[in-house]
Amino acid sequence: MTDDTVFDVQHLTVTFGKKKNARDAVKDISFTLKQGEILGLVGESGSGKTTTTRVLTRLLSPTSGEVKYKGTDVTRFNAKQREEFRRQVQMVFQNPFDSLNPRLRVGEIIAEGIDNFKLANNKADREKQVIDLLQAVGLPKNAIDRYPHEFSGGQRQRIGIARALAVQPSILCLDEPVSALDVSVQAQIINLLKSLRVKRDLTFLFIAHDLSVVNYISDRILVMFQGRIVESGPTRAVYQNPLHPYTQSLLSAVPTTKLDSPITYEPFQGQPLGVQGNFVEREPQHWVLENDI
Ligand SMILES: Nc1ncnc2c1ncn2[C@@H]1O[C@H](COP(=O)(O)OP(=O)(O)OP(=O)(O)O)[C@@H](O)[C@H]1O
Repeated sequence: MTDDTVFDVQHLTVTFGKKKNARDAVKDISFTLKQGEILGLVGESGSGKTTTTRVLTRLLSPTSGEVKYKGTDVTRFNAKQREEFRRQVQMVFQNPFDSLNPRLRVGEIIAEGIDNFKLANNKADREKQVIDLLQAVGLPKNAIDRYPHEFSGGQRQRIGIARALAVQPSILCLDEPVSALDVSVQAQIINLLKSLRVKRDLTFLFIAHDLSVVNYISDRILVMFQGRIVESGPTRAVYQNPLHPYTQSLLSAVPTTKLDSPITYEPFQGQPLGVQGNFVEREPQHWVLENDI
């Protein structure tokens, strides 16, 4: 592990259910997330993306394997490390309609984290921080006194992003952050995230079932299928030369238009043909089916 590794995941397995009903949602996956990178985690529904993220964010314990954050096992944090981790690693959720408290004004929603971590010196500083955050995500100052239902889906996702940024995190785990949005709005949010990453020196774990979104934003891609990582590598390599049949089938559902113009696509449905067997490492960054070598 090098110094710029923030997450180091080794042989992570997560099993739900007991005995006869036991089912591995995540099976023996290993990967790292480096400081400053955008790592795209892609796969169809049920492939284990959210479960992986829940372990990384300490919402779920591993059944076996290990997740280290900056060198320390996340299940062995002391109280101070837990608190600091809670601030540094923030989630942005898929559904901006469900994830914002409808009874709170936007200013209060954003300020919750500032209050929890005592990040404001006084009331005026707290308000200034909220206004700066609204501006950073492209919302007007007067949004502070309004309620979530007064905003569109894209604007609500901007509020969700501002709320995550309020605690000055270093890592955002974005779980399908644009999947619930109209395609015309997706590009705006992706572009906002890309610029925030640079301006605020952030690291992203970006989850999506859609390879076109991941292709547009990620430096590196992990492809998950049935709980395993079946392929990984730099975005361009995976996108231009997918080695695994599952990745190829995901790519066949990807639009050819760029995200800065309106996109339409047919999502991948069903099981890709020929995807079974053991997965083995072929190159440092690529896993393919054993019988494909
Ligand atoms: N708490 C749970 N109890 C039992 N099974 C679960 C639980 N959470 C997830 N699973 C199962 O684990 C598998 C992986 O689910 P997970 O949500 O991680 O996949 P995903 O790739 O994120 O899919 P989605 O995009 O639909 O969220 C699925 O079969 C799911 O039904």
